[in-house]
Amino acid sequence: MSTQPAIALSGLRKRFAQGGTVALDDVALDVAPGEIFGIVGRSGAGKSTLIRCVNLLERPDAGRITVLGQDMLALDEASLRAARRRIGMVFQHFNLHSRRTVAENIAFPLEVAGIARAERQARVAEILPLVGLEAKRDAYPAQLSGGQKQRVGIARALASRPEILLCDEATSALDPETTQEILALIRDLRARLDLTVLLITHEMGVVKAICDRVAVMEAGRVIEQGRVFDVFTQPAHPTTRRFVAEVIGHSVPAATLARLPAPGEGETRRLVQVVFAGPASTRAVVSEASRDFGIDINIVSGRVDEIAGEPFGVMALAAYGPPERLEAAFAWMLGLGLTVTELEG
Ligand SMILES: Nc1ncnc2c1ncn2[C@@H]1O[C@H](COP(=O)(O)OP(=O)(O)OP(=O)(O)O)[C@@H](O)[C@H]1O
Repeated sequence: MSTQPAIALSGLRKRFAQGGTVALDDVALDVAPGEIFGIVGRSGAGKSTLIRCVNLLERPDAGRITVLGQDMLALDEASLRAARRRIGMVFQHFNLHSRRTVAENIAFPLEVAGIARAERQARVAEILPLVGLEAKRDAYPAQLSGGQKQRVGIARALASRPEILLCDEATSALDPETTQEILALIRDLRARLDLTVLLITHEMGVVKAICDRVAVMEAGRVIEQGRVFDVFTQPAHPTTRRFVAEVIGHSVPAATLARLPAPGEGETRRLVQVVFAGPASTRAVVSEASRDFGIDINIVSGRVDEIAGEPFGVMALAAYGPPERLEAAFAWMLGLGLTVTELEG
């Protein structure tokens, strides 16, 4: 793998209108060749603006954008058109021409680029099987399911044989099952075509399913970034913790909480989520803590999950004992590299 990033962004700033919202506030990130990099954030965080800066659909007020070694902001019109052919883009609402067939939709960007008919047909024939749409070649968008429409959107993005694929909420209009199919397709295409993928999403589930690394955005800034496994098992920022909780979280149901024993005389009860990952994941943490700190631990719930084949455990624990012993036990767990998050109070 080359050490030069496929996409390198630095110091990106964008404000819409004088005195208006700051959509990007000093954003920097690098995407390595061949990786699937996710940008996650709530609505208005700046994700769309950021991804649209990569192919200059949006121009930043300041910063640097280097794509496949080219300084995008220094290109003249013709070079920019050529650079954009190396960057495919997939949209949330597919953006298909309703009066064009599947094959014609896929060929459309090639037509715009002035590529001859025979070559266009050859490319369409090459791409259709990659996205599993040979049988739908002559169908119109209205005859397709949402998942099939997005397959056309992906095929169209691949028509110019790009090295980079930008996905702008590509699965947000799809049901959960179709979302998984499309994500699997993107992962498969990345491997087959040696693509680098940058995607934006508001769903941490999408990140968990296919991304290698992730950046979390809030109010125009990247507040945290790293390997997906690390961000899921050791989220540092409160916003990231909330995102992660949507996927692996343990909000303990009120009825379960109500059934938990009340703390005894001189004791308190602390309800925490512990994420086990890395070297400490095989230690008998619950029994060690209970024995060495003289506290009682009630396992409220627990499960093992994995990201890209790396396992981790998530447990909700109700711990009972004198406050200072509980504090010491949690500090010991943190010291082992476990992530301990308070679930109530
Ligand atoms: N063309 C525009 N004109 C004015 N303001 C804009 C424009 N595009 C985006 N904004 C503003 O910039 C901020 C970031 O928007 P952006 O669309 O990048 O966020 P997002 O994270 O992609 O959210 P969403 O998922 O809702 O699109 C928001 O406050 C938005 O209102």
